[in-house]
Amino acid sequence: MNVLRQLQGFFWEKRSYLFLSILCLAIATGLGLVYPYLLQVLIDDAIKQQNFGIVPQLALTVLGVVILKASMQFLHGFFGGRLGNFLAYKLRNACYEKLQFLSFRYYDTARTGDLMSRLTGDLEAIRMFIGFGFAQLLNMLLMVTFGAIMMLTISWQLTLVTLVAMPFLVVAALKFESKIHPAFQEMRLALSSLTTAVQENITGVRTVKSFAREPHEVEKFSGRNERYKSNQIFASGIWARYFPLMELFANISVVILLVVGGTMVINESITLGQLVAFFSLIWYIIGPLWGIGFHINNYTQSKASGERVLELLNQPIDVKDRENAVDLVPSEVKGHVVFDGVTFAYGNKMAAVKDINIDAPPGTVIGLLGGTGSGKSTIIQLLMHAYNVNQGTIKLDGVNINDIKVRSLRSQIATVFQETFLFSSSIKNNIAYGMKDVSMDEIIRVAKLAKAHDFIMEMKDGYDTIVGERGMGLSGGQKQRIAIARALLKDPKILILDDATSAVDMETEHEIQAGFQEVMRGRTTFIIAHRISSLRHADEILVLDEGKIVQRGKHNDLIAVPGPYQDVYKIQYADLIARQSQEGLGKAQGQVQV
Ligand SMILES: Nc1ncnc2c1ncn2[C@@H]1O[C@H](COP(=O)(O)OP(=O)(O)OP(=O)(O)O)[C@@H](O)[C@H]1O
Repeated sequence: MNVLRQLQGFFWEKRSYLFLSILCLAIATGLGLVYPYLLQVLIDDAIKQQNFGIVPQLALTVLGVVILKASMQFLHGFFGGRLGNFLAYKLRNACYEKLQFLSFRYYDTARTGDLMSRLTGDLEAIRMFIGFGFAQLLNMLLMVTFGAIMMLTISWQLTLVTLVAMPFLVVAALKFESKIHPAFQEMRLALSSLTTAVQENITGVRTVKSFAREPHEVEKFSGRNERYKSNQIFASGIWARYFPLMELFANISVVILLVVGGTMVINESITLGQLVAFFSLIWYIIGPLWGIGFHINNYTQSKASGERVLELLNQPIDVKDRENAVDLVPSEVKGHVVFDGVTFAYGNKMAAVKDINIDAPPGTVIGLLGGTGSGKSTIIQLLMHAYNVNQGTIKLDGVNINDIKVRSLRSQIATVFQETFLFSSSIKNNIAYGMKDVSMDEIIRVAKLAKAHDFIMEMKDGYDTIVGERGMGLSGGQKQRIAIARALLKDPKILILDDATSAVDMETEHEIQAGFQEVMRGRTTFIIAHRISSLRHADEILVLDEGKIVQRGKHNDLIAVPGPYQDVYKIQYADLIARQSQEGLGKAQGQVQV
């Protein structure tokens, strides 16, 4: 019920729909009980008494009841539907909004498929339960109670006798539900693994084909398909066993009723009309009892769905604005970045970066070099305040970034990631992502700077070309150039190039960097690169190893001293060094210019 109470906040403003939906259903149920009574009147007062004059009146009453009942059922559906959809709409928006603000830490462990199913399947289950299931559960109780009361008013002896088989029916219905529920869950899991196989296969089609794994993929799918099929057969087996059983118990009640009730009619302790009314009432009760397991199950499933959705909504956000956090005034931001003794670990893993000290005055270029997992990206993530540091401080223009509003801080930073994400929209919109009122001239200017203009113009629709999901249809280098244009358009005070030119060829890298020289002017730039050629102009290069800065300095100084930088340099420039020494240029290795 706690779940319901928490969900209440999302539909309470439309609670009138809930009450009206329940009320209409209760009236429809109540009207249903009028039929048996009318039957009784027809038999006892009209047919037996040969009083056919009341038949038209009875027929009109039946017609009126039918119309009223249908209207009530329509209104129940109408209000329930409105309520459910309103709730689902609010929850969907709330979940999506939450997903936008959840911190990186959450996404480190979250699974896309799981989040998608919370926003779709779970939300649908909640919508159905709050919209209809809840009213129907209440209605079931009402039907059984009203029906039993009416039966008792006709004959308590007959009620007791015919209800003998009911507990068996209830037990069978509950048992059926307890069997079919896990079978359905198994089926859902099997279906989800089936769809995952399809999804992964389509997404990873290049990998599958390049490894010639098509037969393996077919086999994998067929195995999962087999599992789904067996689950379905198993579920239909349960269905086939329990439904006849439940019908048997229901019919036993009817048989008892006919024997005992028939005798009572012969003995004249009840009238024939009462027996017929009783007969239809029995079915009135059997229906809901039959579905008792379904309703209980529906409730537990929706409760579980509610818990999953609420768990997402109640997720704490570890990086959020402090109470007194300030907004940066863009025109006043200079871009002076200082890391002072920063140490950080992801969760309870070993520290990813240790005691990092950086002083990057406005407009300087800081290069980060280091092997895989040495902590380069972590430094950048911390600068963006994606995580809270464990020790030390990061300052922008002398203000601790923890005291700056996250959005305001990030609005001053533009990042070009190693992997570019493009939205399925036009190239123009992708470049202008996150920016308002950008002119076409501006977009073209930055595209030219990023050396993207020419290939964009070669496309059929130029800047209006729609790039597919994840930028399909563009090469890695082209995607990256669009990302560079996007970053340039933001006109940030801090520019981060996270291996930004890794996907372009040497020549293009050179061209882009020439463009960068201009755009980096006046901006504090952090460049993560594996190629020394990308870093040689940096004001300071930091060489990282296992989260620590092991060397720092300018390119020319670093190549002059033995150390990791010189090692990388020798590997990357082996050809040039060999050529130069062959040509007898006589320069010492450490002084070779690149
Ligand atoms: N989201 C994360 N959750 C947990 N651990 C992480 C996460 N991201 C990075 N790490 C760990 O932190 C350490 C530093 O990783 P980081 O990504 O900063 O390295 P990097 O130098 O950028 O590597 P690369 O050049 O391969 O991108 C590694 O040991 C890595 O396993």
